[in-house]
Amino acid sequence: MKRDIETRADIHRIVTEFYQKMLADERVAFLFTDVARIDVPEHVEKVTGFWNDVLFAAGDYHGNPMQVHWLLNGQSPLQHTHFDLWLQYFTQTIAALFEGDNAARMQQRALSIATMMRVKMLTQPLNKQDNTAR
Ligand code: HEM
Repeated sequence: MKRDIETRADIHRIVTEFYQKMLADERVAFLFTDVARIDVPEHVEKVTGFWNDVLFAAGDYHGNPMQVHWLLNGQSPLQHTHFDLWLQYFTQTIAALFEGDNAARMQQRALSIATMMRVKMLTQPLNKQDNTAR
């Protein structure tokens, strides 16, 4: 039986394997390598800190993910496929490695943040139109 997510090291393992999948898929990898030009180990640390904060209130992340993704979206518009792949790989990675309340919480938070982000990014032109119409 699988165990639950308990430590930062567990999260680090999930994030590492998740990025291996994302970076191996050219439909989404270019956003990291060509558009944002991330340093992979540094990025994995940052995202691990984010989830350590979400799951364990660790005070391990001080940033603004929504703003970071707005900037990214401005450079290269995010599409449904990108969100679908993100969720698919994230969900699969957690489920393959862990099981329990924290694993379930991580799945739920990933879905809710990704959904919120998707709605914001993909309805932006519509909102702009609405604003100019008023
Ligand atoms: C379409 C889906 C997504 C794509 C393509 C994507 C891509 C990226 C990229 C390229 C960066 C690096 C940006 C930079 O450093 O300039 C980034 C940062 C980050 N992403 Fe995402 N992302 C997606 C969804 C999400 C979701 C749903 C979450 C959280 C649940 C998330 C969490 C983060 C975090 C925490 C960072 C680091 C932010 C910081 O620098 O403080 N991402 N993402």
